[in-house]
Amino acid sequence: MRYISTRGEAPVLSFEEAMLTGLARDGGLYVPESWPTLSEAEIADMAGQSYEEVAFRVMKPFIGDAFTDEEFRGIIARAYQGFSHIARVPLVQTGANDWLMELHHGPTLAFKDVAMQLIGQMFELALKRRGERVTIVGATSGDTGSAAIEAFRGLDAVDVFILYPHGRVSEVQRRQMTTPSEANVHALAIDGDFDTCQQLVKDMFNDLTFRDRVGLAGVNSINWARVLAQAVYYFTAATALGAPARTVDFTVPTGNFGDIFAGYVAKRMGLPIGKLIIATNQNDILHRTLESGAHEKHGVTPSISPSMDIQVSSNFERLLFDLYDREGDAVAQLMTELKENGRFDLSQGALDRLREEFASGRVGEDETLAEITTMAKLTGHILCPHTAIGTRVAREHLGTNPMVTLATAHAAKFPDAVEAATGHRPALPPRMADLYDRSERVTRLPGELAALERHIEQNR
Ligand SMILES: Cc1ncc(COP(=O)(O)O)c(C=O)c1O
Ligand SMILES: N[C@@H](CCOP(=O)(O)O)C(=O)O
Repeated sequence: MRYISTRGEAPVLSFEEAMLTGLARDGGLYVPESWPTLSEAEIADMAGQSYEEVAFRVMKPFIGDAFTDEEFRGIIARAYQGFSHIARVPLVQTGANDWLMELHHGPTLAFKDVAMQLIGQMFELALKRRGERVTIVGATSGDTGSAAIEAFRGLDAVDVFILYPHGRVSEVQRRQMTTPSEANVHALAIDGDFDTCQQLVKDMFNDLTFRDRVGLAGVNSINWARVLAQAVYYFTAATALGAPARTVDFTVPTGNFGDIFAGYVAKRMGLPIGKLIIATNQNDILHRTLESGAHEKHGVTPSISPSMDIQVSSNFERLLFDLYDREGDAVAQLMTELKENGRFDLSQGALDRLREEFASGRVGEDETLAEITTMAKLTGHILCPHTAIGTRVAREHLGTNPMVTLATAHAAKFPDAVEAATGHRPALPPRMADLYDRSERVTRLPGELAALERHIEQNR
């Protein structure tokens, strides 16, 4: 399998190269040259298999000869051994035909661990074999950062710098990033919002001299391997609910469009997914795009679901590539319009295709709190605010297919919102019960590229 850029100008790469490269050198995102498909029989045979086995079967067609089968099985086994649930991503029933897929049983209590734990293992093996060192720089609205730090802390071949928006992540998220004491971990509090942090990361990748000098690598969902690892759980959930004989719908709390794009990948591979439903908070660029066809940035408004406080949804570019018949020029043109004018309009053909595959909903702050309260009363499940946005939107789209909502984080990461909704403060799991007592280490920086590059060069 070879990987091409959504903007059509960057070198074509192998899986390992695309993984270690992150952003393409033309500013685009890497995608597979074509979508591999699995037969109905292959999908049916996944029911009842372990998460690790399904992960191997789903990802194998994408990784080529990057790892031997034995190496790849070892990577997968090590990635998920630290998850606190034997099913890794268990399904729990919350209604007659609706389900939650709990993605928060990894070490940092959010769905990011599912991919990041795997990528940590893949980077370690690939870098060891190549005898290389890299500088990972990531942007986070709270969860990617802690998952990346957890996956890469203490590794000799990696320095990891995480940019988070100062004052805009929850205290638990911040402490997960600022309390690890390993010398290769660098938490950076940036003056700005998540979009500022993500733009800085992209600007660093587009500064080719800096990029090559520090050996820049990225573990945001700009990295194809992240999206691929997240496609796996759509297969485990759908086959548990009767796929391929039954079609299953998914509702996904969405910000950077990575998690839901992973569902789109699963569908392209042959998994019978009906609708993929985008659930957004008040930062609703994707919902507005589906409604009107205009993709238009507004400023980011802080919310009680801070991880989704995003207006530039990076992975939407990967979908645009397919919506525009994989023409890199067309995607590059739209991205230039977005950068220069803060908006672009989808063609009617692209909008029709978007609406064939996706639906959407937006949930405001009060409704989010009310949904946490309702779900606690009706089902006994205490949801994080992001997941509550998902269940609320899912309810509006219930049909005859089973509906799975992705539970993207543990309620204890967002205790203030959960306490406001339920009157109870959710406790952290015992293994991180002392999080509030650990000392923090963080550097505050302005949202300026030059200052950031200087800091990284001096501290890696
Ligand atoms: C808890 C949580 N839910 C949902 C999302 C949205 O996921 P995505 O950015 O892949 O759309 C994020 C991060 O983006 C998150 O951290
Ligand atoms: N919500 C994310 C934002 C970054 O998303 P990513 O999937 O592109 O890494 C976060 O928690 O940081």
